[in-house]
Amino acid sequence: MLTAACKFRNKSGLASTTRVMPFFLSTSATVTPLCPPPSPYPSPHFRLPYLPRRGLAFLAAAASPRTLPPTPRQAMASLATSTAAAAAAEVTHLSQRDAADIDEQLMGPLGFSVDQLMELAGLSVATAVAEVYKLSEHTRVLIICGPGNNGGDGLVAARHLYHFGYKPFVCYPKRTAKPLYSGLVTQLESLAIPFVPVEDLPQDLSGQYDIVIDAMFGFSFHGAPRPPFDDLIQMLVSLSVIGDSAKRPPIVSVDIPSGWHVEEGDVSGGGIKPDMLVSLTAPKLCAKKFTGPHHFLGGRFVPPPISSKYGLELPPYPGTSMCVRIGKVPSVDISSLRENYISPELLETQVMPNPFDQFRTWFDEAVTAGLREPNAMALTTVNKAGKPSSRMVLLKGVDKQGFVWYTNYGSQKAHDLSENSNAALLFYWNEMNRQVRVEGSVQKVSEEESEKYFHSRPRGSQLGAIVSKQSTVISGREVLQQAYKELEQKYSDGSFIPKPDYWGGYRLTPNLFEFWQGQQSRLHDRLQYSQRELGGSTEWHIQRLSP
Ligand SMILES: NC(=O)C1=CN([C@@H]2O[C@H](COP(=O)(O)OP(=O)(O)OC[C@H]3O[C@@H](n4cnc5c(N)ncnc54)[C@H](OP(=O)(O)O)[C@@H]3O)[C@@H](O)[C@H]2O)[C@@H](O)CC1
Ligand SMILES: Cc1cc2nc3c(=O)[nH]c(=O)nc-3n(C[C@H](O)[C@H](O)[C@H](O)COP(=O)(O)O)c2cc1C
Ligand SMILES: Cc1ncc(COP(=O)(O)O)c(C=O)c1O
Ligand SMILES: [K+]
Repeated sequence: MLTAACKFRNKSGLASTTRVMPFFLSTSATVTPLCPPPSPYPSPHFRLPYLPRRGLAFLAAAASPRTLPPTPRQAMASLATSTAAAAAAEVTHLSQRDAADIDEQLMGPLGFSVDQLMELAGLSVATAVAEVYKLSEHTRVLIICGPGNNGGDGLVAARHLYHFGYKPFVCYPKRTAKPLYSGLVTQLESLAIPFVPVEDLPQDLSGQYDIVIDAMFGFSFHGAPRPPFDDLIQMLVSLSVIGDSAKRPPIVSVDIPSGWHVEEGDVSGGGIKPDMLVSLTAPKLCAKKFTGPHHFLGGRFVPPPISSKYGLELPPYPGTSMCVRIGKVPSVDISSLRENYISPELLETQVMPNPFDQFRTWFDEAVTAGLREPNAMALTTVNKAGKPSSRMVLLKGVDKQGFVWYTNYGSQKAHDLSENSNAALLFYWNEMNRQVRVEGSVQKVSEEESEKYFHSRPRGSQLGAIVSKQSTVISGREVLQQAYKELEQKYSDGSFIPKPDYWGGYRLTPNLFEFWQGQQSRLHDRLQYSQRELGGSTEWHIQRLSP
């Protein structure tokens, strides 16, 4: 399997992505339903008192980013989750003294070495940079390294950025003789990463670099910057006064914007104004004054003794990520969100003559690619007045007879289908640049088929189906929880849970399929299968549609 995914970012900062598909060898405030469905429910079981807490705890646990597997998509999802969490909870900010103390604790009684922490810090910086500044638009990275550990973080970040595909340049004017630092320099030299003397840097950095990383000073900075760092800091200050951030390289500060007071921040107001700050271990007090769009936390190594001793409130890291966004989320220019799809061609000569076989092939590929819920599909129904409505359902079976899903026979979709059996299904497999449209007519599956499926579901879902009068208005979540709890007790002996007659399956029998494969410049492949009568029998006929 080839799963290259190369992300692109546009000027406004967030989106444009080229996706190379993985491929294989082959509302309104009141929620009164617009069409109240006829009620098929027996009335008795829904008048129960209040039970608020339990379900909420369960939800919080389920939402924990730690539980999410580390696919890129899930990492994105969990990033969003932890961003929200981080914004909601107050993150601890450290004083200069506590930061230095923690340093000592980690490298003393807690058994870490400086090399280890520096490696993790530098990796965090590199991953945070790569998350925000995509390779396609930001290739050349200047890393300005100071004499201490902050500079060491910069050297490590330079190495990781190189391996991520960036082109790093390092300015390291005050080298430290210690083996740790000379080793880091040797490693960079072995990658042919250029070391740029201060005097060779252009006065205006914007023409030569796409990102500038400030790894001059961290939490041990004090006083006023001494040469040559005073000039280097001024260079970054001049860069940040170029108002249009699209016309200059963004500045990323490691742990502290260099020259800022570690606790008070940019006291004079004339200091560096970084676009991004990557705080390490925990943000220092000065980070409260950071107003740039991207604040990340890195240094995923804080052990519980440190957290408890210093009362650290830190956000959870998503999935396997080395960094987590904290602070406010920048607002997105929605119009700039855009993907460029790169996929193998989808040709008439390659697809299967029967659309069910073609569907099965693509479906199996989506499963093999590890997509989350490839069986999730949008179902569109239309009522007798011609009003359409869509929602997601889960495909629970497909064969030449059709596409099956299960739901509540009293729901809005059921009501629509009782008036108009025509419906459409839509699958979108984002990571594969693929979409499948299926249209046809819908019938209920047999009671026997529904019974069989119902009893294959987890008992909790069986009870959930009984409890939910789907698509009707309820006064609060507690209504569901109380009803559920009662049923749980009723069936606590493990006895058979009868399927309610208001729950069962539908099968859509297709008369049209369309297989869509995203391509560059919006010149997508679209192959439509429609039915034709030929010599008394029905055959599938393939036509290419313009994208
Ligand atoms: N858990 C952790 O703690 C982790 C910490 N990590 C990283 O370590 C950073 C702290 O590193 P650090 O202690 O080496 O100090 P740092 O800020 O790099 O600079 C000290 C150097 O700067 C010099 N200097 C000072 N003021 C100056 C001035 N005005 N003008 C000129 N020079 C000045 C000073 O010289 P001195 O004044 O002592 O002569 C010394 O040489 C921290 O922010 C984080 O990035 C991560 O690697 C891993 C986890
Ligand atoms: C990924 C996903 C899968 C879903 N699967 C089902 C399903 O299989 N059956 C179902 O009744 N509702 C399912 N739902 C909930 C429906 O989207 C919808 O909220 C519900 O069926 C009520 O729709 P209606 O009021 O239009 O009938 C799913 C929702 C999501 C997001
Ligand atoms: C209301 C509802 N019913 C049924 C289903 C399908 O669930 P299952 O896979 O347990 O049949 C879902 C899935 O999300 C759902 O939300
Ligand atoms: K710094």
